[in-house]
This record gives sequence, C-alpha cells and structure tokens, in this order.
Amino acid sequence: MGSLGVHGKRHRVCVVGSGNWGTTIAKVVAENVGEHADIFEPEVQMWVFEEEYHLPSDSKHYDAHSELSKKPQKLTDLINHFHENVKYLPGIPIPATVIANPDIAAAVKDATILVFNLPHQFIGKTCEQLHGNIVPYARGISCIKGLAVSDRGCELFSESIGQKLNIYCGALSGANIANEVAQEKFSETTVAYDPPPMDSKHPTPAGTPGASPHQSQLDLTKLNNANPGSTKGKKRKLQPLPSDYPPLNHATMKKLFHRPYFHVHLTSDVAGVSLGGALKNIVALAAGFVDGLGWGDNAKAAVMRVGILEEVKFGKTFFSDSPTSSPVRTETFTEESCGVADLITSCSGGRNFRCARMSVAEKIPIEEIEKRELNGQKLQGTSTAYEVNAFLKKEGKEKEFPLFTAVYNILEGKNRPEEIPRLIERADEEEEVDGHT
Ligand SMILES: NC(=O)c1ccc[n+]([C@@H]2O[C@H](COP(=O)([O-])OP(=O)(O)OC[C@H]3O[C@@H](n4cnc5c(N)ncnc54)[C@H](O)[C@@H]3O)[C@@H](O)[C@H]2O)c1
Ligand SMILES: O=P(O)(O)OC[C@H](O)CO
Repeated sequence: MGSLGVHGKRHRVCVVGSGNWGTTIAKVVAENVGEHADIFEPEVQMWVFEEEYHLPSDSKHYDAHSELSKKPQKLTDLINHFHENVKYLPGIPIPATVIANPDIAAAVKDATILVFNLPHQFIGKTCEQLHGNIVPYARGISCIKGLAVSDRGCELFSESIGQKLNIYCGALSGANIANEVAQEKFSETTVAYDPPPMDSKHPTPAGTPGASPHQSQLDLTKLNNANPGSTKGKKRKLQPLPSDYPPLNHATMKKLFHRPYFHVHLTSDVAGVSLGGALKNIVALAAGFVDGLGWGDNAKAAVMRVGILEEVKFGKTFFSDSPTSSPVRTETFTEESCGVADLITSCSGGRNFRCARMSVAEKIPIEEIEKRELNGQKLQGTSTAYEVNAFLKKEGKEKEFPLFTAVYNILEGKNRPEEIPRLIERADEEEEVDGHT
C-alpha cells in the first residue's frame, strides 16, 4: 500500500464527475497517486451521476450470454467491472484503483483533494449535495470550462465552488481534447493554484513567478469588492490543512496531474486559466458556424483572431481585480496551454466546433445535433454564450464583444452565420471605407 513518508497522513483524492473529461482526469490522477504513495492514498474515488446503461452490441465487452449485456446495468457497476467508462470514455482502460461511486457523500468522505470535473450546468446542485459532507480543510481543483453567471455577476467556478463549500479551489484547463489525453497522445495543460500560504511548508517565494500578492493573507475577506466579474460573497475564513498532511503546493499539484504524455505548467492566474477554458467554447461555435458554411480556414482564423482578443478583453475588463486570485495576465492567454492553444484545438476538433459545423451544414438546431452526436456528453459553449451575453447586457457592453454577441444572436436566430464578417468588422475600418466612397 506504500509508505507514509515523513508525514503521518496521505491525501485522499476524489474526482467529482465522470464524463468524457472527468474519467480521463481520474485515469491521469490514478496513475500518479500510484507513483507517489508517500503523498497520496492509492485509491481514487470517482463520483458518478448514476444512470442505467445498456452495453451496445459493438462494445468489445458485449457477451450475449452475460447478464451484464442482456439488459441495462448501473453505469457504476459496469465501470467497476470492466475498469472502463463504457458510456463516456469507451475503449480506454482505466486503473483498477479508480472506484466509481454513485454515493456522493461516500465518494468525498475524508478526501482532502476534490477535483471538480462535470458539465458546468450541474455544479450548483452538486455543491449542494457536497455541503456538510467534505472535510473542512479540503482543497479543490476545478476542471470545469464555464462561468457561473447569476444576478451577483460573473464568477469563476473555482470561486463559486470555493464560496459554496468554504474551501480554496484552483483550476486546471488546457488544450485537452479528452479522447486524445485518454489515449496518451501528448498534450499540455495549465494548473492555476494560488492558495493562502498556510497549506505549504515551502510557499513560493514572493516576487518569483507563481507567487501571489495574496499569499500573505490567511482569509479571503475582500469578497465585497466592486469588480463586476468577481465573487461578491460573504467573508470567509479557510481551515488550514492539518500539519500531518504533506503540503498542498505547486509541487504537489504537479505530482498529481503531470504525466509523460500530459505536461503540466503551474501558474497562480486562476482567473486567466478559467476564462480561457470557458470563453474559447463560444469562439469554437463561431469557428464551427463559418466552417459549416464551407468558408474554409481563412474564415476560421479570422474568428479565432477576434476570439482571443475578446477573451483577453473580457478578462482585463471584468477580472483585473479578482479578490481571491492574482489579476488576470495577458500572458496566460498567449503563452499557456489554457489560452490560444486551447482555442486552436477546440476550433479544430472540439465538440462545440463539430456540432456547430454540423448544425449549419445540415440546417438543424445545435441542440438536436448535440443529442444525436454526443451520446449524453454536453456542449458547454451554447449555455456559456447565453450566460456571457446576459452578463454583457447587464454591463451594457455587448457591442464591445462583437464575436461573443454574434454567436449569441445566431443561436437565438436573430442573425445568420453568413453575417459574421459584418458583425465583427472593426468600426474604424468601416469609417475609413465610408470616408473613401
Ligand atoms: N470532454 C473534453 O474533451 C473536455 C476537455 C477539457 C475540459 N472539459 C470540460 O470538463 C467539464 C466536464 O466535461 P466532461 O467531458 O467530463 O462531461 P461530458 O460532456 O462527458 O458530460 C457527461 C457527464 O455529465 C453527467 N451528468 C449528466 N446529468 C447530470 C446531472 N444531472 N448531474 C450531474 N452530472 C450529470 C454525466 O453523468 C456524465 O458524467 C466541462 O466543463 C468541459 O468543458 C471537457
Ligand atoms: O469538445 P469541447 O468543445 O468541449 O472542447 C474540449 C476541450 O475543452 C478542448 O480543450
């Protein structure tokens, strides 16, 4: 079972969610905890939103004589029997140390590291179920690509999870199409982790990359800040991690997520990492729309160019003074996997891109394509486009984000994909052209 090293206790990890990416990350984490038995418990719990699943006859596990194949079975039973998520990540073996658990309270029991990985529309309800069931000194990492928009404003999921559960939560995001990572094809990712220093016996020295201006604070008390893109919550104090656990710092996070085929870069820019992952899904829809028209790579490059600029502008406008993490850095979008690299991969082969392309090419609503093509997986771009638009409207800034606004209006049927060039045309150039005519 491994040695305890110099610390009395080891971290127990639970992955909250078990979809296409949730299962992939559970695989990554399980491989790593097995290699770092002095830091982590060897078993990884994976909470599964239980459902019945009937093995398709083309599954390699299908056996006409087996009870498991004759009728629908609980997905958790199938995952634990075959060590494969036969519905959401078929064909990929996962370590036997990943335990699929339908009971959320049991799955998170005693877990000191909670990895949140489920479609963003389900996180609110899931946090309600978690409330009161986690250890108070647990720490989180959100792998969710989306934003929590409410009448309180626009929050990062790392912030909203942190608020709801009174824990610190960082973020993981990158150019990471799940199936490629699951097949161990080389990818990079970005992990943002910027907790108060009490968890780390070796905090990042101030003034060095990865250091945070907030590392001298033990509590997250600036939460009534006037920044519209920040959490406007109640004051809260974090529970320190007991000293008999290994420290939870950048080095530990790297040991948890880094694989030879999945390279992790650590940063403290939680807002930048989260925003890159959420907003690129809107841009991927736009790329799919123009591709669905048959317009080719130049058109796609044009929407990607405008898209990355709107991502940075959104971050700078609304998250320049995040109370719970360092200010957004432009470099996070340009230099890290979670920025332009994720935009490129998502606009090449992501689900949002592919479904938007089919929707335009076949003239079928994207929700129908999602149901037909994704076997229960969820698009994040469509709801994010609506949520971001509601927030921009409230802030009176729709016109300042023409691509995000165009995607929303196309989904709403108020504009057509063919209008994208006009909708994203730069105002100054329109004036110059007018002046010459
Ligand atoms: N799939 C990818 O390639 C990928 C890569 C990186 C990041 N992400 C992000 O990771 C997050 C999770 O995506 P995913 O691909 O794992 O999910 P997914 O798209 O495969 O969604 C299916 C999951 O949703 C769950 N679900 C359905 N109804 C539910 C409910 N009512 N409550 C709770 N869960 C419910 C299902 O059980 C299943 O686990 C998303 O924010 C996504 O953007 C996905
Ligand atoms: O398939 P998508 O569009 O949800 O994108 C998947 C990942 O986010 C790509 O990094």
